[in-house]
Amino acid sequence: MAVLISSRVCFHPLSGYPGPRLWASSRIPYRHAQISRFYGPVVRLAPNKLSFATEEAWRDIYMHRRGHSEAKKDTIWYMAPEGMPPNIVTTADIQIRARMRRLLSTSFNAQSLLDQAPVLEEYADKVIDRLSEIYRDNTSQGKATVVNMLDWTNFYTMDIIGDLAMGESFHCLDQSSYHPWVKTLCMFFKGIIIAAAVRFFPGGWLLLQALIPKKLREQQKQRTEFTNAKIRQRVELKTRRPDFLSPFLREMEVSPEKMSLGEIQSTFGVILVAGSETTATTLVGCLYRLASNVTTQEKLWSEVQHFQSNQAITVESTRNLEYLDAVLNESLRLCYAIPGGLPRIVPEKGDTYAGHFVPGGTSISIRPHVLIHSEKYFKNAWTFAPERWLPNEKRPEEFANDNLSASQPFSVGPTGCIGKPLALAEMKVMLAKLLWNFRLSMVEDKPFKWEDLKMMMVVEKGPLWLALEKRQH
Ligand code: HEM
Repeated sequence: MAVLISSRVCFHPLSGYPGPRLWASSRIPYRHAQISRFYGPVVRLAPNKLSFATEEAWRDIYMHRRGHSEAKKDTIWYMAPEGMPPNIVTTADIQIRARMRRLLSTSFNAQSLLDQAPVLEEYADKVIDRLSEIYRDNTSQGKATVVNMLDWTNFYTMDIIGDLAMGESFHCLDQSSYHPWVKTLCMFFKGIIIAAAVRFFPGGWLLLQALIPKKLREQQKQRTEFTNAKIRQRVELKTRRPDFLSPFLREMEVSPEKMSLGEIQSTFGVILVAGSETTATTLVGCLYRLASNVTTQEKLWSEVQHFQSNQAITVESTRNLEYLDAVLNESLRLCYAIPGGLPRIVPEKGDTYAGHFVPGGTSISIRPHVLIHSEKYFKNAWTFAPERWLPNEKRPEEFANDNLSASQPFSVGPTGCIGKPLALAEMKVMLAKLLWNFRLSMVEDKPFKWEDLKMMMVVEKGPLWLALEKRQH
């Protein structure tokens, strides 16, 4: 054991990189919020793992670079659900990913977004209708309206993704309650993290099988079975409006050797999560910031108050609202939806990243949490300041030197988020309608602090109780 530890610390090809010795020698789980203050922007987090907190690392690690091979996804972390083939997110095979992205890309082009706009508006209106009903009921009883906005953002994003991806919503908004599939989402991520972590230890997988509570395994299995059954149902329904699945089903019909039902089920299992959890996190983060910053909220209100009616607030009419864009960008920066880093494996011969040579086989990633809180890139980095995102001529002097491209919540390059335009449209229309209809404030005896939330791969969100007050027009 002593030999193994000293060889990892002193003689390993990464031994020249700074980082805590304990981490360099072992796989002991760690928290890394403060480490860059001591070790600088490139830190050795584990025997075979480096983490970067520099803006140029986004390009070097995740984008195409002429004359360089791609650093592929680290398959320890990117794992398809048990018994399922790889999917668009988990595959490390560039050809498979390209094929899946091609099929998905038709659902995210400008024309598709135009077609999807009425769906987004319909669900945003449903949120407003439900909240207005609660407001009316409560005020008629002389009570204040306090609602858990975590629920409403989850309902909104889940219903939309169900509808757009597979032609049927989860009906969370109709029933004002969670669908069982949505309830187990948090367990799903915990399962991925535990499963990845134990793979670093010999015999870990067997141990995991023995240790995971039966109930959790049952829930994971039921999730997969539910998604698979939904897709089988959808395959049988031939005539319906196009959804994300349509191009995949056509491909399966025309070239079954290129696309199997298993691949489709695995891919859509992950799309339902990728397309909802992240958007809900950002919305919760944004609502929390708005409710805690009265001045920002009132500035945003003055931008949306010119709309003549709730119906006039559409995907198109909210596309170019400068201050709304700034609020959203700042929320995306401070409330990162995937804070855990996106690990990649350095190609066999090694390569240079942000000016540092890294040997082949090393797992590398960006540490967004450190990057977005770095004063090198953002003045008063911990402060919620949408003004830093305004166009140059309107940006306050103090933020003139901010390097905004250090914040890449959708990642970049060939594995970057394909759903970004949809996510932005979905969030903007919902936020504008909400602000047009209600004034939001925090509730004293139901505190919420973003910094207190647990963050592993994703953010484990707690209830966000806000007081709503109807705005007068
Ligand atoms: C605020 C909302 C969102 C954020 C912050 C976000 C962020 C990200 C990030 C960081 C990645 C890269 C993951 C990685 O490299 O492992 C990603 C990938 C992906 N996202 Fe999003 N996302 C959002 C919304 C959406 C939506 C609405 C969809 C719609 C279906 C979507 C679909 C996907 C897919 C399919 C991928 C995998 C792309 C690939 O690996 O080729 N995302 N997203």
